[in-house]
Amino acid sequence: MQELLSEIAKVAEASPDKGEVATYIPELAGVIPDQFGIAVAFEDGRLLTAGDAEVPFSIQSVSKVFALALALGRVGDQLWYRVGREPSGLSFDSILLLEREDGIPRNPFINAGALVTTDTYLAGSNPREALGELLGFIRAAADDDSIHINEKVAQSELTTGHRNFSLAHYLASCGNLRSSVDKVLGTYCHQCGIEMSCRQLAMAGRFLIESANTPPLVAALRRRRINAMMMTCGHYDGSGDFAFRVGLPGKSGVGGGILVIAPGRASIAVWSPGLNRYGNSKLGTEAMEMFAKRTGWSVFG
Ligand SMILES: NC(=O)CC[C@H](N)C(=O)O
Repeated sequence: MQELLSEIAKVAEASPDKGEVATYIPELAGVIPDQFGIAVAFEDGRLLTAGDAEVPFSIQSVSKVFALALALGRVGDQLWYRVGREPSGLSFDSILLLEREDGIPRNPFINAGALVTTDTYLAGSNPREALGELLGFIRAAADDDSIHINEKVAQSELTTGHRNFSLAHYLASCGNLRSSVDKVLGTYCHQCGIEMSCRQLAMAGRFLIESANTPPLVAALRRRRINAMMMTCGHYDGSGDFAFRVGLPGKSGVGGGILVIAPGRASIAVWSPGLNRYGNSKLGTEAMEMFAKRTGWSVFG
């Protein structure tokens, strides 16, 4: 396995087309595209890495997995009255379906749905407390208290995130936000600004593997359902393509990170900042395709 990871890192480093770094969040525009890391946290506690696996990156939408777990912990199945469970077939920041579907976003992993999830775990508390709870969840999952929010990235998105503000205002107009738009956006942008390395992210994802050795942060049924959401909606309008190529549940972020779960086996984090046309890591997707092919790991047997 170590040899495979090193080989995957070598192939990624040699790739002539590394994709395009996200520029709509100014703080992310300066990230050097020529970076690649991968980490595998096995259910038995072993951890293997290759490439830039210790370099912290902005997890962005990968945070939506942890936010979903936290929101479900707060309100359980009540969440599904406010957000759906279907892929949208549209880009992560699309507003198109919100009007047609009365302000109920398609799923918790597109931005509109994630704003509802954030509003849910924010509930009556203040953003500082809510973010403290989210960070507490992630730190416990990763067994690492050094995981933190990059304030510069959060502010950078907050001052330029007109699209997300418009989504939040639309949700509010439909009565699907409890806290103010400013509070929800402030919390959401800080959530997306959480920074982790591949090693830390792979560790944090262990609660989604089925194993007696990993942190029991969610019950079995919830773990399965979060994995199902990752499989069907984790890569936006590229979710079908990722399922076809990799065959494992995954969640991407525009920082170039992807968290992938091999149920019963391992939690895998891969990172390379250049994105493909869906806004998912280009080399990260290719690396996971190679990983799945070579290991034979797939939820489809
Ligand atoms: N796909 C993503 O990672 C999007 C997250 C980003 N913070 C946004 O809302 O635009």
